[in-house]
Formats: sequence, structure tokens, C-alpha cells
Amino acid sequence: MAETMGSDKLEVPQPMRLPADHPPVATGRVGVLLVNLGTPDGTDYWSMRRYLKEFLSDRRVIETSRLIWWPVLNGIVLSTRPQKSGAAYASIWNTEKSESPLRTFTRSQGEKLAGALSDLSNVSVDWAMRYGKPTIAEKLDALKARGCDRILLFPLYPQYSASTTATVNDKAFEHLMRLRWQPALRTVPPYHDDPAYIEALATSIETHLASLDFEPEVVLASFHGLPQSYFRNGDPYHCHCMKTTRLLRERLGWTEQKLMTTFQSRFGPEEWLQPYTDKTVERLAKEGVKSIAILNPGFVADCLETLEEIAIGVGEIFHEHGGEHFSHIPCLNDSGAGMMVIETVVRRELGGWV
Ligand SMILES: C=CC1=C(C)c2cc3[nH]c(cc4nc(cc5[nH]c(cc1n2)c(C)c5CCC(=O)O)C(CCC(=O)O)=C4C)c(C)c3C=C
Ligand SMILES: [Fe+2]
Ligand SMILES: [Fe+2]
Repeated sequence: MAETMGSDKLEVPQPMRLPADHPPVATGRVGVLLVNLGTPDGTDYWSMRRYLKEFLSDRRVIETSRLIWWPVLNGIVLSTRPQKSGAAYASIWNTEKSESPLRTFTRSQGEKLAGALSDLSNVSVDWAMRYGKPTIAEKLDALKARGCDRILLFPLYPQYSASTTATVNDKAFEHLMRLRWQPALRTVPPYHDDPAYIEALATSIETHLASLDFEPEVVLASFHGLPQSYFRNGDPYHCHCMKTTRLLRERLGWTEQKLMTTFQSRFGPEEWLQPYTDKTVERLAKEGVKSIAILNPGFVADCLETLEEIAIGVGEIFHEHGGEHFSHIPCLNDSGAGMMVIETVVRRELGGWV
């Protein structure tokens, strides 16, 4: 029995006892949820169609008026793109695990991060995809069921864009709208200029170039593109990309001619951010540049856009126009350097929670 006021004994707090009919309550843990873009379940027409429909119905991705976009999406795009993109995915598919490389790398990043944070005994780590599976909603529920009443949501994009970072955050908060008892949710800010990220990129470039039997005359930092109208309307993505390259150039001590910024993966008829990667590579080859290397600093893991579009497709463009030596520098993926970046950002953003 608790001591009354005025007694000379100290009052000792007793652990809260729930009444027998009270539902079990799991609390006191902190969750970390890594989220990447997403990926189809297979390369067949229907898997591709389902994935592309979810992706390209997102208003953060396609800002065109629905009146115009719906007929285009449900007409031409979803009847032709699933086959075309399915064939592209098939060329890079992880057949051993029956999944895309992006899913393989994201899972591994989640597992390795859990290991790296093992000193924080009240932290649980998981991973999800914005489009396709596993969903953000199911993983938020799973973390909550494990007792996470605080969750750090990590959209895996170093450079912020409404079409990537914001849509991950939107989806998570949309799910929270359905919960009576919400966990506290923190979102990870962009880390395009974080010294740990720049250092990891620089080291990965140096290590990769040292393994080649040629010295590239030009290195391209190729980022995923964005329609120019998104940039004009205030998306900071372009500035973040330019800053990443500038810091990388300064760290490597290279000139603007040696390390250039380009933008890839155009989609649709609009003008996208320029210079375009494919056109730049074609121009360089025609101008007599014989050796180039390309890295993709905006992609936390290798995926369709790096492995198929750049390593295969842009490599072919270079050779077709007279280039001789081409190399794709892998993304940081689940390498030691890549995990160090993720861990550094996560530990910093968990400040005050662990
Ligand atoms: C208007 C369309 C698109 C915008 C805007 C866009 C922005 C954007 N995307 C990434 C990262 C990735 N995109 C990936 C695939 C992909 N992207 C689009 C279109 C837009 N992206 C499409 C239609 C596709 C699907 C594939 C295809 O049919 O070509 C991927 C790869 C996923 C994988 O499983 O491998 C990534 C990663 C960023 C960073 C970005 C804006 C900054
Ligand atoms: Fe994309
Ligand atoms: Fe692409």
C-alpha cells in the first residue's frame, strides 16, 4: 500500500497493473522504417500493369490535370508500357530471389541497419515500398504491434523531391489518419550535403576507378530527372542535385569538365531537367571522348534506372557513337560505406528518442 503524505517512508511507484479484462498494450519501443520507391512483383504484364497503375496514378508523380491524364494513363500508357518496362525489368531481375534488385537491396539495408543498431535495444528496424509490396501501412502496423510508439520514417532519397520524399510522407500520414492511437512519427530530412554521404560517394568513386584498366576522361553524376515545371513550381530537387555534385567535385579536387551533372529517365512529352544523360553521352562520344564512367548519386540502391537504363542502355549509346571504355559505378547499396551513411543519418535523427 502506498505511504500517506507526512509519513517518514518514501512513496515507491508501483508498476501499473492492468485490470484482467484490459487489452494488452505494447509500448516503449522506437521503430525505424526505411522506404524506397517500389517495384513490381513480377515482370509479367499484369504485375507490371498493377505497379505502373499505382505509381502513375500518384498526383505527386504526375501533376497533369486528371481530366487529361486519366484517359492517357488508362488508354495508351497501361496498354503499352507494361510490356516494354517488363522486358527491361526482366533483363536485370534477381532470378535467385524472384524479385527486383531494388527489393533485394532494400531488404538487405533493413537487415544490416538492424544489426548496426543492435546496441539500441529498444529500436526495431523494418523496410517498405511506396508502390507495391511490402506496403508502408502494413509495416507501420507491424512496428506498432511490436510496441513502437515512436517511428522514424526514412524516405531513401538523399535529394528531396515532392515526387519521391513527399509522397512517402503523405502515404505514412494517410495511414495514421485511420488509427485511433497514433505513434509519434518523425520524417528524415534530405541529406544531399551530409559529409558522411559525400565521403561515401567519393570513396566509392575512387575505389571503383582504381579497379578499372582505364582512366575515364569524364565522369557523369547522373540523377533521375523531373519535369521542368515541377522545378519552376518550387521543387528543390535540382538545387539538391547540383549541391551534391559540387561537394563531390570539391572533395575529389576535380574540375567541372571532369565531373558533370546530368539527368536521366525522361517520361512523357514535357521538357525535363537538363542536360539529359543519354544526349550528353552521345555528344561526348561524337566529340571524341573515348572513356567515361557514370555514377547515380541520387539512387540509394541499384535498380531498373541504373542497371538497365544506364549500365546497359547508355553504355550502348556511348559505344555506338565511337566511345571505347564505359563503366557504371554501382550505387552505395548495402556496402559498408552505404550502410555507414544510412546509420549516421538514422542515429542523428533518433536524437532525443533513444
Ligand atoms: C513523371 C514520371 C516520373 C517522375 C516524376 C519520377 C521521379 C523520380 N523517380 C525516382 C526514382 C525511381 N524511378 C523508378 C522507376 C520509374 N520512374 C518512373 C516515372 C517517374 N519518376 C517510371 C514510369 C518508372 C518505372 C519504370 C519504367 O516504366 O520506366 C525507379 C526504379 C524502380 C525499380 O523497381 O527498379 C526509381 C528508383 C526519383 C529519385 C525521382 C525524382 C527525383
Ligand atoms: Fe522514377
Ligand atoms: Fe527508366
